[in-house]
Amino acid sequence: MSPRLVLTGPMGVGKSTVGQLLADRLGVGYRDTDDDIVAAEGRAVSDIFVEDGEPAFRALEKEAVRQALATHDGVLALGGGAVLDPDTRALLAGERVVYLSMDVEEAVRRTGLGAARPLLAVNPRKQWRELMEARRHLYEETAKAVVPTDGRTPEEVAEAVLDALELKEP
Ligand SMILES: Nc1ncnc2c1ncn2[C@@H]1O[C@H](COP(=O)(O)OP(=O)(O)OP(=O)(O)O)[C@@H](O)[C@H]1O
Ligand SMILES: O=C(O)C1=C[C@@H](O)[C@@H](O)[C@H](O)C1
Ligand SMILES: [Mg+2]
Repeated sequence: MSPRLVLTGPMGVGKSTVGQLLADRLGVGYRDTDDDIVAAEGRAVSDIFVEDGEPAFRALEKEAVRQALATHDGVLALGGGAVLDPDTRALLAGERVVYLSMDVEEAVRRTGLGAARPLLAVNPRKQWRELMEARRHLYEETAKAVVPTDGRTPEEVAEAVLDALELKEP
């Protein structure tokens, strides 16, 4: 079993919003590895970061992604940092992965200053730029298609994803 498509990209780019729309349009289920981790742990992502540290979260995430790729046949959204893991990147090589991208101003608008996103809690513009410098090439190398989301509605982004992968609705 393999997902119909996999969405990657930074925090707040719209993976959950667009992923749900795509799942509805394709008539399949939607799954999100952050949600899988929260459900299994019974704690928020931010609590796992604070209580156990980022490496512990990354270990949970690696396993959650492996499981989801093996058991989910709908639309799958990955946590923003999932592509940091080399084994996860190797698994993604066989998947229809779409990287949803945006610029920094759009990122600040969409994520705000919320403590729910621990990696952006302090000085979000600077944090976001640094994260993207470290990760942009990983998003790009794992993706079959890159879909910019700036200035597009979630519906327009979903349409662009279907076009990029040449997926047809049922
Ligand atoms: N194309 C869009 N245009 C404007 N706002 C959007 C768009 N897509 C998503 N949003 C808004 O941006 C915010 C973040 O979206 P969403 O939660 O879907 O992102 P995400 O990539 O799943 O984030 P996370 O990595 O934290 O799970 C939400 O408030 C959502 O309504
Ligand atoms: O970009 C990241 O490293 C993260 C993104 C979110 O989806 C969560 O997985 C968590 O907040 C870490
Ligand atoms: Mg999400």
